[in-house]
Amino acid sequence: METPIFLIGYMGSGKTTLGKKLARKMDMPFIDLDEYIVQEIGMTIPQYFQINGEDKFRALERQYLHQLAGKQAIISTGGGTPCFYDNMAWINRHGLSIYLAHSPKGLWSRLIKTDRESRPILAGKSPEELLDFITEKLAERSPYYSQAQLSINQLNSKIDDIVNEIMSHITVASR
Ligand SMILES: Nc1ncnc2c1ncn2[C@@H]1O[C@H](COP(=O)(O)OP(=O)(O)O)[C@@H](O)[C@H]1O
Ligand SMILES: O=C(O)C1=C[C@@H](OP(=O)(O)O)[C@@H](O)[C@H](O)C1
Ligand SMILES: [Mg+2]
Repeated sequence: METPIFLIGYMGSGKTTLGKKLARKMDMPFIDLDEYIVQEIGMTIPQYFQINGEDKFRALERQYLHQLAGKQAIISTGGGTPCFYDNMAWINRHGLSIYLAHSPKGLWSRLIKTDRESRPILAGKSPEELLDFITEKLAERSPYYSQAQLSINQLNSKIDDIVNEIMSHITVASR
């Protein structure tokens, strides 16, 4: 692929996990937008949210997204990246966008097992609050995610199966 491949989707949809595996299998560089921002600003995402708030984070996220133009890499975005500014249109102009779709319950069952403090938007919620929050926010964000050029419905697939499915689509798209 001559352009970046952007993985998009809600928190817990597997962008970081699948992105790393996909990049390894496709022998392409891997960039995680969140990790890139953390390296550049020298603090964690929760620290940045606490000091500067979400609006400033979104401006920063857009700025670093734009630095990825022209990179021939697998790029895992943050869950909110496509949903602010004109980021989704920008992503579609600059690369192939792939939406990792999953149900609210499926996302919840993954996120409940992770360290939620590392995702400031989810921090401090009870399990019940978390499911309601994911359901509501996913509905709000879906109009952005659904603009992706390719959607992968995950159902209960294993990580390796999803990676193979994405690869089969990418091969077709690049022909
Ligand atoms: N297909 C999958 N099946 C089971 N667990 C998964 C799958 N994809 C991701 N996970 C797990 O879900 C959690 C969130 O994954 P992550 O890649 O960080 O998501 P994102 O970057 O989209 O927020 C991690 O604990 C990861 O191991
Ligand atoms: O959905 C969001 O608004 C966010 C998702 C996070 O990335 P992941 O989707 O990789 O967790 C990270 O960018 C930040 O905590 C905000
Ligand atoms: Mg991630």
